[in-house]
Amino acid sequence: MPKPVDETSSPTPQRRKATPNPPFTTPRASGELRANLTSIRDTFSNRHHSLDFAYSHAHYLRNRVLAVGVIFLLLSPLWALVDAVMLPRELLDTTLMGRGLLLAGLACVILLAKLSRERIGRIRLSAGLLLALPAAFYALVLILLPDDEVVRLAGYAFIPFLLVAALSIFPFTIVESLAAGIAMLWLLAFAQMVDGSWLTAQGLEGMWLLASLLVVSMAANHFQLSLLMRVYRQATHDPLTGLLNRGALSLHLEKLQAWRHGEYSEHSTPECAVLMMDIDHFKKINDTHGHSVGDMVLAEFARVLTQQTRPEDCVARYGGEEFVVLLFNADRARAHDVAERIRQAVEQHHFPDHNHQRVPVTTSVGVAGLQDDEAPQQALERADAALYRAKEAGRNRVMAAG
Ligand SMILES: Nc1nc2c(ncn2[C@@H]2O[C@H](COP(=O)(O)OP(=O)(O)OP(=O)(O)O)[C@@H](O)[C@H]2O)c(=O)[nH]1
Repeated sequence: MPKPVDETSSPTPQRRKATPNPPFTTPRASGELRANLTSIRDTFSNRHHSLDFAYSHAHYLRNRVLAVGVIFLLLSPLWALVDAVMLPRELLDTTLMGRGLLLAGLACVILLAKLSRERIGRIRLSAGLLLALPAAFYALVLILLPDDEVVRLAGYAFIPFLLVAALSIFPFTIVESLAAGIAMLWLLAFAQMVDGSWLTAQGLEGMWLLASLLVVSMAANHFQLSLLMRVYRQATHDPLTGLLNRGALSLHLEKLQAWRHGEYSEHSTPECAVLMMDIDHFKKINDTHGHSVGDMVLAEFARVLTQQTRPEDCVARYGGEEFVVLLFNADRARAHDVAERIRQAVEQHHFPDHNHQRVPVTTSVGVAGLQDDEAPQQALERADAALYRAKEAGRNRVMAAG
């Protein structure tokens, strides 16, 4: 059934601008994570990632940045001891100056990551800087030291290799790793030009080694990100219907609460509403047609809900045959219209049994508009009470919460 394109389901661009969507919703239209979780498309770039997954991904990335940042911060002064043994006084001063800048930069990166809990862009920036700073330090030392003294540096030539290997620690997309790897190849080429090994057999061997390491790191990124997506999906989605599960819904309600308190942006938040719905006499469907047909009805019901709501709305299986829809940019009247549209769509939908015969299905819906001083969880409870009244009143109807 095609998705209706009325005012409620398809807000105009102007309205989108005036009333921004919550920054944590899961756009379903992309089909992300729905098809093949381990596909290259999902790990190649983050274009197809839902915003919801992007937050989980950024959280994971931030933890890695903090851990690796601290390791770099501790290792760098230790390395100064090697310099002290290997380098004459005047060269040591040059590297110590660069190392001081590196330490200050690393401390800033750690601070940036620490202060960027829900800021995806800033977390990505801190990850990029974490790799760029040691590379810049190496380039700076190469520029500052006289060419004939460069050979006296111990351990510095490993920096591009170390950084490319470090790419595999982070859940980067393949594109991100490739960009960082190409930058490291440039750095190695520059170092080889300075030390005179550029286009020699030894230089080409180094390039080949770095390129091979980059391919291994990108493969590690792919598997790491695939695993992360799989775990994310298992933890947040209901396997039967593909909708968000109850735990993920609770998280969305918490984020909605934080969003309304201005935690994500300074924009005033638009009106939101909660729909709670339950398939009528579902036990009878199970008893008459069998549990497997009951499962098919649940999956098909989820499909109807998805079709009748916008990608940015949050649709969840609350448990058993109960479902919840969080509507954004919807006041009470509009939420009531959406609920009525869902009720009618369910009533008219062809739910097939194993013989393709129609299983009659209806639903009761409770609607609650989120009030200014109300926690989303309270609105959910009011929607539940309204649903109960809809059942009492004879089912297959929409009831608004008081
Ligand atoms: N097939 C299937 N059945 C389920 C699933 N989860 C819960 N159920 C069944 O859903 C039925 C819910 O029954 P009730 O709570 O009595 O509700 P109802 O029959 O829909 O009656 P009303 O809600 O009052 O209209 C129970 O028989 C559960 O076993 C599931 O994942 N698959």
